[in-house]
Amino acid sequence: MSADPEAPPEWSDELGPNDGILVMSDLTKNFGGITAVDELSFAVQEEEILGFIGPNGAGKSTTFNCISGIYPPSSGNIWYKGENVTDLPPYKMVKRGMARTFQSFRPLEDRTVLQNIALPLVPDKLFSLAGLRGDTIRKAEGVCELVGLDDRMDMTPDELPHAGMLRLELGRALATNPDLLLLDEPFAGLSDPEVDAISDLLKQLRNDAGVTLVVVDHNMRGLFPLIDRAVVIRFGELLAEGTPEEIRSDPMVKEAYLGGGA
Ligand SMILES: Nc1ncnc2c1ncn2[C@@H]1O[C@H](COP(=O)(O)OP(=O)(O)OP(=O)(O)O)[C@@H](O)[C@H]1O
Repeated sequence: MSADPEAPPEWSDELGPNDGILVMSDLTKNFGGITAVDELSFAVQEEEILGFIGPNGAGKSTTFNCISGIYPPSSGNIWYKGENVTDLPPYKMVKRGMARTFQSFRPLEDRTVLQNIALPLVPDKLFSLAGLRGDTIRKAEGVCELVGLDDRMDMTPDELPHAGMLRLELGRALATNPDLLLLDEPFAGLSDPEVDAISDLLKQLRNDAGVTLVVVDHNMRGLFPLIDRAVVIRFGELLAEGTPEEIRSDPMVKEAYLGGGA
């Protein structure tokens, strides 16, 4: 039977490929019997700084792992710059201009700060650092300067304080020249002044270089002044989205996540 031509069109709130630079639609990730991400849909707009928040175990890192190609989603779609990237592996996401940082830093301990930052600039075939060329070194020095490590380029990672390690992690991600950066708990373990300094750096990345940022963090004091908007999840599902002011005053968020203390 054909559809009634008089019937009003069915309203759909489904997100599509061009609703943002990064779009998720009904993203689901199961681990055995655990549903870590549950039909999650949201979009990230170009050059926005989006906070992606939720209590421990809400599914934030798993979402990042699906977006960056580390885990294949169980179902749903991910679009980046209008292209369906749902099942692409991490190196292909990096080639398309997406980078991420991890909660636990993973630098090469026997290499200097400069060499660690230069690594992503070197073609795979030339993985040995013996042959770093002038141009590569100049680019790596530029990234060191950008992340505030230009006075520590010859140190090894173990000589850096925690905030310096975070800057190195950021530098390694930025060396791939991303248009979008996923940051997993950048403020963890930082003092308030260090949080402010990293926030200034992140704002500079967006304002001067046009990098889109998605930031997961539990430090609301640091996060709320940084972000334009937040997406809140709980049990892998979307709980709320809005400006920091809207999120602060959302009764569901207060009760479910912020414990009324936001
Ligand atoms: N590789 C895995 N295998 C099995 N279960 C996993 C795996 N990774 C995550 N989970 C489970 O999925 C759920 C979501 O975890 P996830 O780490 O994504 O949450 P999160 O919001 O990032 O938490 P946190 O704020 O503590 O980092 C949890 O129940 C977790 O135990």
